[in-house]
Amino acid sequence: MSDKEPKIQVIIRKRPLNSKEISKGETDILFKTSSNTLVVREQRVKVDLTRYTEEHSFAFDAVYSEDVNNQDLYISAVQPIVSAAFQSAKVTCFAYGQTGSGKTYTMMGEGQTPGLYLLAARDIFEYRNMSFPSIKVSVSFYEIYCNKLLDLLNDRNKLHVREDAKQSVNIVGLVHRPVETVQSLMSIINQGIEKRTTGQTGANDESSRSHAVLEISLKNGKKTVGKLSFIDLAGSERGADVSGSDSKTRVDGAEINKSLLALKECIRALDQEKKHLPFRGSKLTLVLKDSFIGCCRTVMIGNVSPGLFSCEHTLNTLRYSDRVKELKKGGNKDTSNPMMLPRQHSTIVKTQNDEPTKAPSLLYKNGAESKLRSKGLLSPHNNVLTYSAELNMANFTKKHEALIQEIMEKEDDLVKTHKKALGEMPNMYEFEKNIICQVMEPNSDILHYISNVENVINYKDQFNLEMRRKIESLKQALRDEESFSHVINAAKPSIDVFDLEHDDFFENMPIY
Ligand SMILES: Nc1ncnc2c1ncn2[C@@H]1O[C@H](COP(=O)(O)OP(=O)(O)OP(=O)(O)O)[C@@H](O)[C@H]1O
Repeated sequence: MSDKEPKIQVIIRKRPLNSKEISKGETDILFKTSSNTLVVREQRVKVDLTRYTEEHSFAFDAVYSEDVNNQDLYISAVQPIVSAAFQSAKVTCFAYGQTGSGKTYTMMGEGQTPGLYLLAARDIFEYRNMSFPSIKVSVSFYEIYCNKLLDLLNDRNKLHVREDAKQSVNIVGLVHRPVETVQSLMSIINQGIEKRTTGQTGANDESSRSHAVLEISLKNGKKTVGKLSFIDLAGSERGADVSGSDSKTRVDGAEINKSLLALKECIRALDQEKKHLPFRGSKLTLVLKDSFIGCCRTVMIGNVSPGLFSCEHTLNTLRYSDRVKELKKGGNKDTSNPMMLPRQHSTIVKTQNDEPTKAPSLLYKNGAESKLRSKGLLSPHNNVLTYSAELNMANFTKKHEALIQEIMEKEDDLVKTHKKALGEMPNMYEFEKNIICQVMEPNSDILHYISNVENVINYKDQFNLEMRRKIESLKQALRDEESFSHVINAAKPSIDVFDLEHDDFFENMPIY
């Protein structure tokens, strides 16, 4: 394995239009223009209702169109790095993208179509049997759901992450199953997949809200000689979902957003060979720390849906992947939230009859432009939100993220306290039973009994008080989060076509 080989490869995979999309009359808006470029034709409408097409062109290491099957994608993008795992590399393959864009299809396959798990498994055992017979293969499979680690090979048992004195990250209690054949590996993976958390979204009923991490370790004796990780990430649009009606969905969404941001930062840092990796930014990157240091090979697959209705999410996936990739060319202004402040790549604007026209930087409805301008929130030179408005929004989003972190910590703490009390209950029960038995004895000491009962009551009062305080504090944090999310929801459609239905948005927004 040469040092000249790129550590990171960012590739894009477009899936075909499905029958549901075809029956709805959806058109394909993605065009592969060369082996590594993809053009998105976004349909837009101006204030005067003229329709025009905006073309966004992106370049990656490779672009795979809808006619490329899993096998071909595997051979060209993943197989080269699978062999590196036998030369001590940490090999990682991510599938990123919107719900329903083909992440699971790529990783797991479907029906008779094998996915990357199976294709890699075949090669792993072939290499092992041919050239490295002493190497033992083992597998672990877990998911990160709502910031919790759950073991998919052990009934979704909750796992804990610890960093030891040598700063190695360990997942305490994670089951590692030794495997000897491709079939046994696949049967274990299938068991894990059945346990995986799925949820409901508008886009795909089976959509996943969790990151699934499959790790295949290669060991010689006790020494790990190589590791392959396949990560089927949660639907990326869930990270931008701050509009869910319940706070659990929002907290969940914010956590996904945080982990995807941290992942992008870690891959960038890895690519730039930075000494400090921001892997503590999320649980996902923390558990993958090992995969970001030393000898690593990473493939990021950005999965995209071709349909018109998926345009916004497709652009977000391409922009995210582009940020990971573009930094390889050196230097980039980062924005704090890839979901909310998208950066244009290369744009050509065409009218419907393909006549080039001037691109409006932003479109505003119902006199919103003058309202914004009068508030000093719109640049006097063009229709771009002023720096202070963007900065305020970015600060606000940061506060929201901190609040969500606080909610998760409070939730954990409350459950921990409750569990501790439950653990003490059997002793308490025995104690109370004893003092009742004693007081029923002839000539019992009633004062002694009273004192014991008082101790029990005091203990329970203290516990109830502590629980009540924790519950109140968590409820307050949830209420605060609700208010934050209202303000963010009001701002959500604002970055592109600014509909100032919520024109009191910036007025209500706290200044930090
Ligand atoms: N390359 C492809 N060729 C043919 N069909 C595909 C392809 N990619 C995806 N599909 C189909 O699209 C649908 C959605 O794909 P998939 O379940 O893999 O999406 P996903 O991104 O994993 O979504 P989720 O986040 O919900 O897990 C599936 O029915 C799958 O069969």
